[in-house]
Amino acid sequence: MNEPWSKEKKWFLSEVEGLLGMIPFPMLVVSVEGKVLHVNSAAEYVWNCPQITLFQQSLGQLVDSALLLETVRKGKPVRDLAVTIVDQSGKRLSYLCKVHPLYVERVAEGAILQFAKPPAEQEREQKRRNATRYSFDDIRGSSPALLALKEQGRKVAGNDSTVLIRGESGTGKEVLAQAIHSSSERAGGPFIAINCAAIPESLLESELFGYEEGAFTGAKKGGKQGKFELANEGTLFLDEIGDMPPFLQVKLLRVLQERRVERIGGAVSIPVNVRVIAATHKDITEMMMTGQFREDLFFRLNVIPLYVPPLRERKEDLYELILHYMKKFGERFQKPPKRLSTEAFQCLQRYRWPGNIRELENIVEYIVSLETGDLVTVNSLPGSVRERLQEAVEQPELPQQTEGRMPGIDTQMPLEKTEELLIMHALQRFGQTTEGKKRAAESLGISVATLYRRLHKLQRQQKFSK
Ligand SMILES: Nc1ncnc2c1ncn2[C@@H]1O[C@H](COP(=O)(O)OP(=O)(O)OP(=O)(O)O)[C@@H](O)[C@H]1O
Repeated sequence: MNEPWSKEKKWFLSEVEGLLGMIPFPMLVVSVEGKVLHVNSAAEYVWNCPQITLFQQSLGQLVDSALLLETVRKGKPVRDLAVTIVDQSGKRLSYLCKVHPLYVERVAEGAILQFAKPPAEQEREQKRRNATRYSFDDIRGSSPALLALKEQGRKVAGNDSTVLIRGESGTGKEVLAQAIHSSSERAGGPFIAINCAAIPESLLESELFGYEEGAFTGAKKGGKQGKFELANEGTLFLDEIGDMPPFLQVKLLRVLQERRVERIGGAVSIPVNVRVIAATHKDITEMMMTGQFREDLFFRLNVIPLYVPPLRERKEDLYELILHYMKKFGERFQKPPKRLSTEAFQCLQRYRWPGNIRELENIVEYIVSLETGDLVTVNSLPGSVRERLQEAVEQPELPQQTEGRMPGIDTQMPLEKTEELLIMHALQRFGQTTEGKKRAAESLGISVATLYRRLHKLQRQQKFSK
């Protein structure tokens, strides 16, 4: 029968576990047979599974290295043994292992194993995480609008003011933010981006401001740095700022004013030297007027406003961008260069590009990967583009219809009446569902919030029923 554990042994064990937990490197304690006896929490992240699962596995299952097993069995101390870690999903990762043998009465009984990433890998990962990929030279296009924007961007890069970039999705707002960072005095520092719309509200706070150990259930041992701290001496890019929930807007404003952050559950405020560049595709002025975005925060962010126009308003850039992406994907897929037929180019020029440059990039990738000939014709274009062109021919865009040709509108009519008719026409065309109203607002060139305000006004005047 097993002896009950003495108090000393229990104390000793909890001390070992405590010490292991404080070490940021992944650690395993194994027996000479390769049985896993202890695991620290850093190991969970590397093997991508909970400690309890790691206990049930043998060293041979976790690390693909016969030499490591042999070293443990012989009780040999080793530094920097190159091994391959196999994580829960079967992914193989290169690590260096330090083996510290454990002897009891001169007999090797097991070993402590400490794993670390090879230095070059660590450096590469750090660079990958923080590096910018774009400079102003990578921003393609020579339309007057884009050239003016690049000129403004270059000037802005020279000072340290907060920038607010507006523009539709896929127009290149992040590319511009990266270019500003790369040309600024902070270029040697990190560029940290966070998309406020992509992270659940509950996590966004800790992602931005970090947390201290024990701040909430599930908080990592040792706490975590937030993006503000990570961007210290560099630039923090707050993408989709219009999606930031109101309670975080208050907190963000405070950090921007005081230039200090307080981690969740923390008692000290940490000074941060960060330039903030924010971006949004939403009509943030409208959001401010309708109370969805704090006015004080808006003015704090909007020190230097920049606007990236949609691709349909700078079609002069189209040809250069197509050539750029044809070259890029041609090289990637190792395909010979292709030519673009005049008709295909005219089609692409007529297209409205709702997804902007991101969509253009995807379409060129599609063409280059699927077209086997060396000439890109209209038939090489994706069905979605051809269908939308067809739609555009059948249902010309509203602005073209408004020039005296739309039923019920004459050019002598008062502005208010014209507006009312345009709104009703758009709603008849797109329907009164939420999606219909969204498309109606888009076709009228106004935001959804403006459309709703106009509708409320018409309802008050009883000119329009819900
Ligand atoms: N002028 C440009 N020249 C070359 N590539 C560009 C240019 N502008 C944008 N791109 C490319 O288009 C894609 C979308 O750009 P980016 O992510 O900067 O857009 P965004 O406006 O920030 O989009 P979102 O609002 O959806 O975050 C990227 O792959 C980027 O490389």
